[in-house]
Amino acid sequence: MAPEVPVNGFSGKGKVSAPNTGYSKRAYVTFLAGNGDYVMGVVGLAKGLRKVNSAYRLVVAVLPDVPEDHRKILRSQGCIIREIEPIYPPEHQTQFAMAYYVINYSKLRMWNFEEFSKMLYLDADIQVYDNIDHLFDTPDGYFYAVMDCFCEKTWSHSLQYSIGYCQQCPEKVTWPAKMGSPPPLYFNAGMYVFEPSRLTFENLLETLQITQPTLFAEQDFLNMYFQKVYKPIPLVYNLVMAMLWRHPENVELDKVKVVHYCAAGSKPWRYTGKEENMDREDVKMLVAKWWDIYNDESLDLKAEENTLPEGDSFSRSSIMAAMPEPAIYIPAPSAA
Ligand SMILES: O=c1ccn([C@@H]2O[C@H](COP(=O)(O)OP(=O)(O)O)[C@@H](O)[C@H]2O)c(=O)[nH]1
Ligand SMILES: OC[C@H]1O[C@H](O[C@@H]2[C@@H](O)[C@H](O)[C@@H](O)[C@H](O)[C@@H]2O)[C@H](O)[C@@H](O)[C@H]1O
Ligand SMILES: [Mn+2]
Repeated sequence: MAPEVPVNGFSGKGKVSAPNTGYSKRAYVTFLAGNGDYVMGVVGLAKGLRKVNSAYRLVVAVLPDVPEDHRKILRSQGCIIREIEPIYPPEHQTQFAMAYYVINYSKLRMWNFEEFSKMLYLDADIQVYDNIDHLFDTPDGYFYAVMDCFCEKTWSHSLQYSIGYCQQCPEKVTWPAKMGSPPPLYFNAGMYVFEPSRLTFENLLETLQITQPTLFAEQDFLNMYFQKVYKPIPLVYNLVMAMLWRHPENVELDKVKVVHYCAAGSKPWRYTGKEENMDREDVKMLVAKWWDIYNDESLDLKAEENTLPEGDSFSRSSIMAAMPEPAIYIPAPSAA
């Protein structure tokens, strides 16, 4: 069974808030870099949050290389665009688990978004299927995120992987006493609840300059930095997809509120079904579920509802014309 995660009174039955209109001191935030297809992930996320009637807006922290046509598409979906300067780790010899992880240190800029008192970060390869606004009511002063899993090949360079240890099943392979105490609980940095603060931002940057980069880049760094205030929250708030085959005993799929399409080959907009585990019925169902929201025109923000001062509304044709071609059409999963 998964280690007990203090639920901290999460009823998960947070009232469905009134449709989002104006500005609040609370917001969801995601990160977008490059001119590629992750913009589809952000459009899907914006529509997913609308579908669950979230009361809070979606801020998109964009690197300068995100093209204006992608920014316009996101504004037309009600997103608030905030351009950020990239942040790179100090000179290093590290080989990150994925080479592109080096851009993820730029996520630290979000601690500077002091117009917000509390933010919930979501990767662009995440979809929200139930209202999670109640997470903004968590007590301040802590860093909330879901525990990660160490069993995927992406972890093959790590000590945990080499001895077969995973925090999701600490009783299966116990941490060898000769290696000291087991590692502190470790979160997946695809989703977290945090409080922007310039003071914290400046200290994050100072600390980054004297910290040797490691395999999982800013995820390792954030785990080290927030270790003392990290509060694990239930897995339903960030289903790291590999949990389906690595720790099925810890997953109740019908209760999952947030799905993180982070397993190799699971990005819905690139899905081919060919990579390992991608032909599973539950994966096919989750990918089809993502596409249902992405393709649902009733979830597009109506121009008249777009309250953004700088937002330009666009006719659908120009919006769709600017979208990168989806990698592949997803047939509905065969009836289970
Ligand atoms: O070309 C890219 C790669 C990554 N990202 C952003 O960086 C996050 C982390 O990358 P990814 O989710 O692919 O990492 P994973 O969770 O799969 O390890 C993505 O969700 C996006 O928000 C992006 O905008 N463009
Ligand atoms: O830069 C490091 C990244 O680390 C995380 O991705 C990884 C990591 O979580 C592994 O632990 C999982 O095994 C793997 O599947 C997953 O892709 C975050 O989701 C991403 O936003 C980013 O921070
Ligand atoms: Mn991700």
